[in-house]
Amino acid sequence: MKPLRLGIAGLGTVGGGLVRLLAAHGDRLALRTGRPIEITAVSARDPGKDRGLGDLLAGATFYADAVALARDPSVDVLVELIGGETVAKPAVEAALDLGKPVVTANKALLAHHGLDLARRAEAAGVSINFEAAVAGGIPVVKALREGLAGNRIEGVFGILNGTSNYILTGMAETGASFADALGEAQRLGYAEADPGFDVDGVDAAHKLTLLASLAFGAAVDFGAVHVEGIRGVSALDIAFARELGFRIKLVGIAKAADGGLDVRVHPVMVPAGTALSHVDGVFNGVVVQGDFVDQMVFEGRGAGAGPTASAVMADIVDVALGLRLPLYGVPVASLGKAEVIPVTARFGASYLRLSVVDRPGVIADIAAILRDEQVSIESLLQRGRAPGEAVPVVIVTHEVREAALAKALARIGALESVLEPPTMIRIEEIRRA
Ligand SMILES: NC(=O)C1=CN([C@@H]2O[C@H](COP(=O)(O)OP(=O)(O)OC[C@H]3O[C@@H](n4cnc5c(N)ncnc54)[C@H](O)[C@@H]3O)[C@@H](O)[C@H]2O)C=CC1
Ligand SMILES: N[C@@H](CC=O)C(=O)O
Ligand code: NA
Repeated sequence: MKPLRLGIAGLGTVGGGLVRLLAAHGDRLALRTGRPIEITAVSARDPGKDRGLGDLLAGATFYADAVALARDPSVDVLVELIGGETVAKPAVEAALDLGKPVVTANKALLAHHGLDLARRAEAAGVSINFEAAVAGGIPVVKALREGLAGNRIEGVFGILNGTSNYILTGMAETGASFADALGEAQRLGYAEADPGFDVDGVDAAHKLTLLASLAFGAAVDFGAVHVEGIRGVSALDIAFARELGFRIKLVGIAKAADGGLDVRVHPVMVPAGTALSHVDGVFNGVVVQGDFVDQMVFEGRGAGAGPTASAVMADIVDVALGLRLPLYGVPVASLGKAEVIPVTARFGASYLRLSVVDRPGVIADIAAILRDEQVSIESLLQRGRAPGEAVPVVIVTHEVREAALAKALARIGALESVLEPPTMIRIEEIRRA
């Protein structure tokens, strides 16, 4: 049987992992697909670099230009593992325009250009597979595109960034500093080339955009997604969260709401003991709520060479088997409309932490503002005593419209007795609809 000939663009963490995986399991995979899978060409920035791959790429043609790699007639499928847009986009387009399927781990590219690339793929009659782009090794794209196809999806909730989860877990469990935990995540190959994408929530939002588009059969506009990262989460908040029975996680939420879609990424106080609260370290967790299947929970490593290569290979196997599915599960012409509602429309409880001067009357001023803006308090916690100095005050609100809370926080932040901008972390119970 004719081999499936891969052209791999990018030989970093994921590309290197893929080469090793194929070397380890090539024979098994050939039995599964009925045809050998071979690497015929590769593209990387530095041809001479020692990647610890021995002679695994000895027979492959080297290209300095990924577009030329995509166009090589001895390449049947482009495996794009470079990242970003500058080189990856023209290479993917070149492959699609020549009728070659593409496998990619590049969520940034798809979150911004997925619709256009889906159109090109459809026109060429080939697929773009992207299992590795969302939640690393967890087969969640496959779950939404195939396994859960019988359902109307009501919501998707996920810890979608391994690096930020690794940092938050390090801060909570070992008292690691943000900078040290990030450095370690980079060393382990979890972080993006620009780690700001990880810690500022952008990478999770890229992934959520793809998941939401798949789940709801509608192309979600990345620019409309509300995104906050974890830079503002302090060790103090993590300690208070634990005291109050929560864990702080960076969560992506996509659910049907008020005639639109509620799609947002931000730190969340997750009640301890619920689905995502125990997903720690580099692990990702995704909860999907379907109307017939009810709630499904997926958990696994969200980043790193091995898990990501595992997902890339699953896509390659699908190509070898001739499976051809539309990028978003349905053809572009059948995609629905997806109005993303603003986060100010959220109705929910929140955790607030204020740094206030320890003197009589301060709490009364804060309570008066909350009363004026109709924000009801569930509990209030003040620790320590430091007359005339700063003390933290923690407030848990009842469910409230976010626009009202934002107004209250702006007024509270302006009080002379409030020494820092208030911290607000949303509380979300990821429970059955
Ligand atoms: N590292 C991880 O755990 C995961 C990464 N991804 C995605 O996989 C992709 C690759 O990520 P990593 O392997 O981590 O990055 P990396 O930085 O380790 O590897 C990227 C490779 O592409 C090469 N490259 C850069 N410019 C190039 C060019 N013009 N032509 C050919 N090669 C070029 C670089 O030299 C580097 O070896 C990205 O889209 C990333 O978002 C997805 C899931 C997990
Ligand atoms: N940088 C990403 C890699 C996987 O997508 C992460 O940390 O999750
Ligand atoms: Na995946």
